[in-house]
Amino acid sequence: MNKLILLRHGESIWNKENRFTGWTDVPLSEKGRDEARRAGELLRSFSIYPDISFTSLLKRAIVTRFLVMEELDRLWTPAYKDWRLNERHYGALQGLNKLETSEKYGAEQVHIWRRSYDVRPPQVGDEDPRYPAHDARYQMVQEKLLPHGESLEDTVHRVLPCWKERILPEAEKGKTILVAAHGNSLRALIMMLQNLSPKQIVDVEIPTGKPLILELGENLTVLNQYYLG
Ligand SMILES: Cc1ccc(S(=O)(=O)Nc2cc3c(c(O)c2O)C(=O)c2ccccc2C3=O)cc1
Repeated sequence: MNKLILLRHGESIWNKENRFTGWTDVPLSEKGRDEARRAGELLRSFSIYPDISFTSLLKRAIVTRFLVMEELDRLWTPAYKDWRLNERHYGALQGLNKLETSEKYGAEQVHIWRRSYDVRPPQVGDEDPRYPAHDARYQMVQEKLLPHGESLEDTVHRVLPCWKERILPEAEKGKTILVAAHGNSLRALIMMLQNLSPKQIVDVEIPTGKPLILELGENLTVLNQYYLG
C-alpha cells in the first residue's frame, strides 16, 4: 500500500499578521520553520519516508518541503515544483488583513465569500503587480491560464490536471509521495480523493505543519487517513 502525505506549509509571516497571502511569495515565520522540522520528525518517528515530493512555486511550500526532507535526511529524493499547486489567488484581497477587508467590503460580503465555492474575490487588473504575468517564475505559463483572482472552484480546476499528469502516475507506481502545498490547493486534492461536495469542502480546514497521511489501496481508493501529531 502506498501513502500520499499532504502537508500544508508552516506558518508564514503573513499568516502571523492575518493577511490574505495567495500568490504573494512571503517566507515562513520562525514558528513556521519549526513546524516544518517537527513534521519531518513525526514522519521519521513513524518511518514514513517519501520517495518523491511535489511543491508549488511559492517559497513557503518549497522551504517546508526542504526542512521536512532535511529532517528525514532525504534531500536527495526527486522534488518537483508546479505552479498549479500554488495557493488560491485572492485577487485584490492579497495583502489586506482582516480589519482592512471588512472595512473595505463589509462583513456581509466577507460572510458570503467565506462560505462560497464558486465566488471569486475582487479581481486585479493586468497592470496590478499582483497579476502573476509580471513575475518571471510564470513566464512559461500561458497567460490565459494566469489568475486575476480565483474561486475555490477555479483552484480545483487547475490543481486536478497537475494531480492527473504528474502525481497520479507516481502513486500508480506505488510510490510514497509528499505534497507540500497550501490550504486551498490541498483542499482540491482532498475533495477529489474523498469525493466531497462543494458544500463539504468549504468546511474542511487543513492545519499548518501537520502531515495528513492517506493510505491508498487498489485504484487509489483512500483506505485510511490520519493526521500525525
Ligand atoms: C485576512 C483575513 C480576512 C478575514 C478573515 S475572517 O476571520 O473573516 N475569516 C475568513 C474570511 C474569508 C475566508 C475564510 O475562509 C475565512 O475563514 C475565505 O475563504 C475567503 C475567500 C475568498 C474571499 C474572501 C474570503 C474571506 O474573507 C480571516 C483572515
